[in-house]
Amino acid sequence: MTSIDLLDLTKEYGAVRAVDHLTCSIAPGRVTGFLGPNGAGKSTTMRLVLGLDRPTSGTAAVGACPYATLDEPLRTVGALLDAQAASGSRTARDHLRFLAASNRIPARRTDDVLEETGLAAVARRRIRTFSLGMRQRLGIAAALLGDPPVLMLDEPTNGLDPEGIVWIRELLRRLARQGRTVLVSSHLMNETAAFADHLVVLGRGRLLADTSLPDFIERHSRERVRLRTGDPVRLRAALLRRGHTVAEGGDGRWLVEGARAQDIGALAAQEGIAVLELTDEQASLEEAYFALTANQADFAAAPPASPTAPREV
Ligand SMILES: Nc1ncnc2c1ncn2[C@@H]1O[C@H](COP(=O)(O)OP(=O)(O)OP(=O)(O)O)[C@@H](O)[C@H]1O
Repeated sequence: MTSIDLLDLTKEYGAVRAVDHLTCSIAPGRVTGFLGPNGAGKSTTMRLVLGLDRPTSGTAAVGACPYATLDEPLRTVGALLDAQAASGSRTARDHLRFLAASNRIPARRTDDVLEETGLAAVARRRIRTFSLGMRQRLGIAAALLGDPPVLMLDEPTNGLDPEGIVWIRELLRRLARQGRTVLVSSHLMNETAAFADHLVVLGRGRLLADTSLPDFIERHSRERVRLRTGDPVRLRAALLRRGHTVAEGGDGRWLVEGARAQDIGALAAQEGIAVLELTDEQASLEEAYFALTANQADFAAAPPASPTAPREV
């Protein structure tokens, strides 16, 4: 089993500390979502793991070895950093064959990964004719070429159509089930919630969270109850009397912040008020992420007003 181990990893570019004393382990057998605002240090961390940049201090290792000491690196780590990097004048097949030959990977793997990534039909087309989504698939094909135990993918869903997004979600989960270490950066929270088991979150180069997805959501969100009642006037008055904050949740439903369904249910029963619907509402990964990273973005615009944001009543 091969993990990625970062120990006190630091990278400075002049006055900018892109990665700041980062210590964590990316474990095998699960998909780890790598999150953080723009400029948080995700790509730099991946580059340091791949030996494309040298750390200012600390270490990055794959299976206890620095990347630079790996004999056949593509057989240990498959990475997608920049899908635009492949040479446009080659065909997809030639590009992969060249990579295979230079890493002593059997040529037949080329056809396997072309098939796996849905590119078999366009394998003889020049890469410069490829759309962004096709280039992403080709980058993923290259990452899979050496059948590596570790995969690191920077924004792999970039440019993929809805079918491609479902495909990559299933691919990532399958790779993790096979016992591989899968690290995936993304800015798409719904997507990350759909494929990640675990999260590592950076803010200004520092580790903000290293925890399972359900744990992360629970830890960084408040309890909230969604309800619908046949007697809104009396229930609202009863809730306000007990100090609850009540907000409209749309569709005639209300949200009660900082409360649990069992307590609100008991209160309604005491007051003899009919409740038509009552649920503990799970926060989304996006809400939990914004709660954690609110002050961590160097380049943040004002957060957009959510169409579903509750309005106090
Ligand atoms: N080669 C470089 N020279 C100078 N500064 C750099 C270099 N590479 C990255 N940085 C700086 O390091 C910081 C971290 O950048 P990085 O690209 O790692 O962040 P990121 O989390 O991947 O961001 P994004 O989500 O926007 O891709 C940023 O402030 C960036 O400007």
